[in-house]
Amino acid sequence: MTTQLPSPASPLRIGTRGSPLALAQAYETRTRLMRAFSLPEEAFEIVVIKTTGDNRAMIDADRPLKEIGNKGLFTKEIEEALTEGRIDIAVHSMKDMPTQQPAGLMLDCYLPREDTRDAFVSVTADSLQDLPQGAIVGSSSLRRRAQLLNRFPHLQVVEFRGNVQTRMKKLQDGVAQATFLAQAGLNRLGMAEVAKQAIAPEDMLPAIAQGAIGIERRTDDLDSAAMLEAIHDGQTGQRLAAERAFLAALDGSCETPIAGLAELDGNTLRLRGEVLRPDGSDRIGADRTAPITDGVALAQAMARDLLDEAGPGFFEWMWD
Ligand SMILES: NCc1[nH]cc(CCC(=O)O)c1CC(=O)O
Repeated sequence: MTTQLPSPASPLRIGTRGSPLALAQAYETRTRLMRAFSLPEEAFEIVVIKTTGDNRAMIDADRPLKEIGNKGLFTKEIEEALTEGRIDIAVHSMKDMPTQQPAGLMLDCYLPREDTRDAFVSVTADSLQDLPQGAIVGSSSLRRRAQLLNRFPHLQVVEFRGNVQTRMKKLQDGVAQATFLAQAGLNRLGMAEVAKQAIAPEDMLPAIAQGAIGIERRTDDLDSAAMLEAIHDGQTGQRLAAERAFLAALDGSCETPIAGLAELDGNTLRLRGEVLRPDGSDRIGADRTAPITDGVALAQAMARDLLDEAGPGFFEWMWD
């Protein structure tokens, strides 16, 4: 089979959200494809798609995102464009992707993963450990809020949203003494220096798939499949397969306090995972290793054991 390569006359249409981070991720994808196939920039077209999430988040700027919508809030319109053939591939933050794709679409291309850690951002403190008794920290992430309340109960957590600039302004104004962002996003935006500290996973286990970019395509589009295969990072794929199997087995989404991180060491995969109550009052976690080839089975077994340990009731809030 010969792959039909895109050209300036027939460019590959790359669908993305319009946020600065989403665009940076789309440009990175384009650059990798240009290098892999010696193609000019004009062989690609970046197609910005506005999602329900973007619209609602703008209108209801002060409402917690979890009240605005759930799974697929930021991906529905992009996946519709892909299904309808208005774009050829779609670039996503894997952290925001449901574990199942709509019929006819698939995700099997991951770029090399960025830093997986959460970043500590503050104008008054150098690290999470430095925050004084009663300090107010801002986060809109259910996971980060639950983890902070669980591990650092002397802190107070308030709702906090907006882009990096908005959040920095809020910190300057004293609304909170610290906030948290994915280090990967800061790095990709060239804003790594905004972080005072990259938080160790022992203190804040990251979200499933944090720091990973995935590229979605139509299952039957074999030209795109062949192109994406050339830029796929196998190790990121193995790590995400385990993390997403863990998430899928817990029936969770990015809206629930679930954290997980898979790391590779030679032929061994280490998976750490945890579930929390939203108020941080309870945490159930595990840390296990297995041969990489058993990563998905390990993740499924770990999720089952955590569910057993949690017992009925622990997850009721999930379906609120
Ligand atoms: N939920 C929003 C989101 N989705 C992906 C990232 C950052 C980039 C990444 O983790 O790949 C962010 C922002 C954040 O958590 O700071």
